Amino acid sequence: MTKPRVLISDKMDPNAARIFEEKGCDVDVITGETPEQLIARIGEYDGLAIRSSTKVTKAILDAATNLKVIGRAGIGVDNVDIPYASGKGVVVMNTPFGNSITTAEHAIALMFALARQIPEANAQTQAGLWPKNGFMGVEVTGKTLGLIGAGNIGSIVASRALGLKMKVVAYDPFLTPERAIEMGVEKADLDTLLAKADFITLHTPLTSETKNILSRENLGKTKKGVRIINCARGGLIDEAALKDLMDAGHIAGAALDVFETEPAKESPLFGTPNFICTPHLGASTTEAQVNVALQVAEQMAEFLTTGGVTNALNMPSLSAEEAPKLKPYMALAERLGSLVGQLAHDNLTKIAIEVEGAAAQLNQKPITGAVLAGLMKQYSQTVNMVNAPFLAKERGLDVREVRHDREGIYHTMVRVTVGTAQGDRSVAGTLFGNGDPRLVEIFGIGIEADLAGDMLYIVNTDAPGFIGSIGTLLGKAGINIGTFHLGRREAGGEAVLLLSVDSPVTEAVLAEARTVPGVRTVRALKFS
Ligand SMILES: NC(=O)C1=CN([C@@H]2O[C@H](COP(=O)(O)OP(=O)(O)OC[C@H]3O[C@@H](n4cnc5c(N)ncnc54)[C@H](O)[C@@H]3O)[C@@H](O)[C@H]2O)C=CC1
Ligand SMILES: O=C(O)CCC(=O)C(=O)O
Repeated sequence: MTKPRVLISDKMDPNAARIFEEKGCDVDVITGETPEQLIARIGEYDGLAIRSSTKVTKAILDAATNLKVIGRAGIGVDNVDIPYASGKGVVVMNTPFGNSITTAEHAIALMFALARQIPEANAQTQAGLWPKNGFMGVEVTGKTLGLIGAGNIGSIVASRALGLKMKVVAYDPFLTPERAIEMGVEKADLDTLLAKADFITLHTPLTSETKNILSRENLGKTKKGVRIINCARGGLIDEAALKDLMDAGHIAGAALDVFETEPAKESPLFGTPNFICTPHLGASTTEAQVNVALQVAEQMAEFLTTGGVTNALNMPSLSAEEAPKLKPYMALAERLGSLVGQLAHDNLTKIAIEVEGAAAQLNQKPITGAVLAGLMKQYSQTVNMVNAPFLAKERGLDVREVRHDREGIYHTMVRVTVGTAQGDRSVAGTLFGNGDPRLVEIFGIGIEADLAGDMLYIVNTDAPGFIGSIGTLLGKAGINIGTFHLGRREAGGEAVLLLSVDSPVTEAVLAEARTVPGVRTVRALKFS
């Protein structure tokens, strides 16, 4: 049997190559190539091991005719086009915990560097200036740290900050009150955090919801003299606004490990007093790099040589026997979870996953895992079926599995009900004979729809002419409708419109749709 071939295309601890070889793979380490060079080479490989420099684009995936697995030695996978990789049947794995402590420590290091202006004091001292009176720092003891994102890294930062006798205020829509108490932090909304924090540190993935979370407007809501740290992803902060507010003296300091454009070889922020930065070094310690290199190589080699799947972001972990039966259910479950996650995600306290008919004869755990992964994908890049139940538990989400013996109107059905501040909200779906997943009910309204790609969700008051108005509005915006699904509680009552569209619905179109008479709710949805 020919050995699987793996390419390591980013600088990685040598342990990775050693493990690949020990586990029966041929490995090449070729770093620093241009995209064109990688495109020319990638067709030879079964596996691609990367960190953050290699951008796995559609063009690279198109050229990767043998590729079976991409392994990210690290957490963030925003440099991989996961939907496209999934479409090509390429498994994408990461190492969700290997560099968390190291990155949290970098955030704390930057916080101290800001509080005591260490980089500038060091530079001036070594320049022979002995600037004893030029620097007046601040203590962190007793200060409030605003934590945006309280996942793996955020919670480690919180524990370190509490050890430094700081108060920690956390904003994370997925943080339950119970988990906040367990972490010893105060759960707050974003505005409260912005108003209270002396230091703000970001630990979210970059998603459509977190992009620009520290926008010009939000930066303007911060306390005068705030110091800001970003060791998560560029794009979370409006860099131009940060510069303006630092120049205006409102923001006392900022430390960025990550930039909107990387490598950041120039930036208006460079040279700004009390601005410090590092070149995406959050994960750069010997310990973290050994951890992630060993883990990624173990996982990828196992997949390539035995088919075992660990920490995949786009594929469930399954035994060979269960896989074919459960596969269509996973797709259905993931989409139902994603739907409730997109429509009813704030302050979720509980979730129930019910199966009936043919679904009740199967192992329910993978179905539950897929629902939770779909739900939490709105908040975390690293969630997958394997770690979703664990993360849900850690965050205090009460997960209930119910198996009904009764026969319902569908031969098989999965129902997902979440507890929200507005009460319980439930969606349900079935499988067609060919295994295609279908939504059959949304928040108590019967509807039949395929959940795929870009969609538009509208709740309205049922009235003649409404559908025409929405069709015209989308047509004017050049958005082509793929499929059209309708449901209503009763004639003239609450109705739901679910459209699949050939291009994403822009904010401007959503805003215009909200002005159409009879509209109650409008949301753009996205499914993988
Ligand atoms: N600078 C570096 O070298 C490194 C950066 N990172 C980055 O750090 C980030 C966090 O990583 P982890 O803690 O492991 O991820 P995680 O998935 O454990 O935690 C992310 C947290 O963000 C929260 N979140 C999602 N949307 C939010 C929103 N709109 N507002 C507030 N919170 C929101 C989630 O609920 C979750 O608790 C990722 O972007 C990762 O790529 C990770 C390692 C190294
Ligand atoms: O590999 C690196 O140095 C970057 C790590 C990172 O950003 C991540 O794991 O998300």
